[in-house]
Amino acid sequence: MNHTTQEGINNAHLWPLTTVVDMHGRLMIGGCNVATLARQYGTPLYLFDEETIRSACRTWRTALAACYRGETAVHYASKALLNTALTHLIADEGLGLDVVSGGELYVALRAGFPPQRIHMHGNAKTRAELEQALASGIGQIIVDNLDELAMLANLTAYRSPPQPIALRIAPDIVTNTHAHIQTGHATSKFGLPLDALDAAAERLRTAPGLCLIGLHAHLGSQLFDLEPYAAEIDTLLDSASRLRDRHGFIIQQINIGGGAGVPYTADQHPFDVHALAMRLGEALTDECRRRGFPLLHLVIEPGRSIIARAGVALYTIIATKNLPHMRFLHIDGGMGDNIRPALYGARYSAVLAERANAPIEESVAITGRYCESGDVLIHAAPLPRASVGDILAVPVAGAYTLSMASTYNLTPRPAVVMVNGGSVRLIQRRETYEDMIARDVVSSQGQV
Ligand SMILES: Cc1ncc(COP(=O)(O)O)c(C=O)c1O
Ligand SMILES: N[C@@H](CCCC[NH3+])C(=O)O
Repeated sequence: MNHTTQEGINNAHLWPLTTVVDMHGRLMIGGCNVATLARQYGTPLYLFDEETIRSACRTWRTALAACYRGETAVHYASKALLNTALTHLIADEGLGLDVVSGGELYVALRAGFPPQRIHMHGNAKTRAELEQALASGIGQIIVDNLDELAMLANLTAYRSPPQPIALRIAPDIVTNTHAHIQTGHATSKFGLPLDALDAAAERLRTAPGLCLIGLHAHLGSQLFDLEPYAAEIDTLLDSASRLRDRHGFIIQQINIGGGAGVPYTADQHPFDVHALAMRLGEALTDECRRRGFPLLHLVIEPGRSIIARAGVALYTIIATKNLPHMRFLHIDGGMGDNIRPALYGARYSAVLAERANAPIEESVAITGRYCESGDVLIHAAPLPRASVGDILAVPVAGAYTLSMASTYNLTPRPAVVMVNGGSVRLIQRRETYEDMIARDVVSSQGQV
């Protein structure tokens, strides 16, 4: 295609890297006509652009390696989204994986992800999940609290070689984000309070099956400010010094969690991954020198910033409702596939997939199909005049949408496709009604 037959999309920073609009106004991603895919696979459909995912992985890896002279690793936080195809892609890009449940671990292992590159999180890991993690040869278990530490010490009493672990601390740092996704404050449910570190060290002294190699903290999600990360490194290094000086433990690795924000709407700016890497590299180098450590291994766990921009949600406009000063466009998805607006007041934007750059004619409410008045995907979306049957495309839909999806109202979850270089592949089929009753048990008494 030459330059006279396509143009860039408005607000390109919200869309996958390969997004263009063809001479007929049609949205094209990964060389594919988005509306055609929506009609072919049905809607709601989640479309992912492979190039955008790979590029985000590479940006993180190269930025970190360029800005810090010690060892670095990027672990994708799979709670943002995980499926088999994505696991393969993350493995191929050389990232590690952060899992937070037996389910995420299962999917990763079934997809062949190297267990050594997996870290397991969670504030309420069950005994079964810990046993699953230990049996799989997972690289690291990130211990969240003293009860988990005690259980793990018991489970590994005769283990050789010992299981590598890290301790997650609550660093007592407040961040500027939605209260539901703040995690670094002193009263967070996550992580050891700083004054519990000594008790953890005491417990570890009699845990021969465990080997403490790292310290972890995670401040929260959708963060844009870099300074809290520098404060976090200071607190982590302070804790590492305390473990060394009081208890003789030598920490080798500092894991600063995830949290890098992404823009969801035109008024928000892209996060500068390189600037964060520079700030982290500088802070960690200084703190290691100041406290007499060699350059410790630096790990970071981005989730949203790897996958959010690569994903676009596609819906069909099913019906409209017109009031004197208000117009609703009812779509065939909503809070079942994207709970974020209802849960966090998250804001999104949308375009019509076949009139992508057309002039704006009205402001409409994009309303979901679920039986909740709060099921409003976008309260005021500026759009060209839209009608029943039009395909609506919502960008920045890759993170914490499908991974938090439900079958509320017994509505099947969407299909997922991956596009790349003009071709498309189905990576997760649409859920069926049969899938939804697959777990139902009918006793002989109950049979009709
Ligand atoms: C421990 C941990 N690491 C990483 C992440 C990923 O965060 P984000 O998707 O904001 O990068 C989370 C989620 O907030 C988390 O809880
Ligand atoms: N689910 C949240 C992010 C939570 C991150 C996990 N600790 C969101 O959609 O923004």
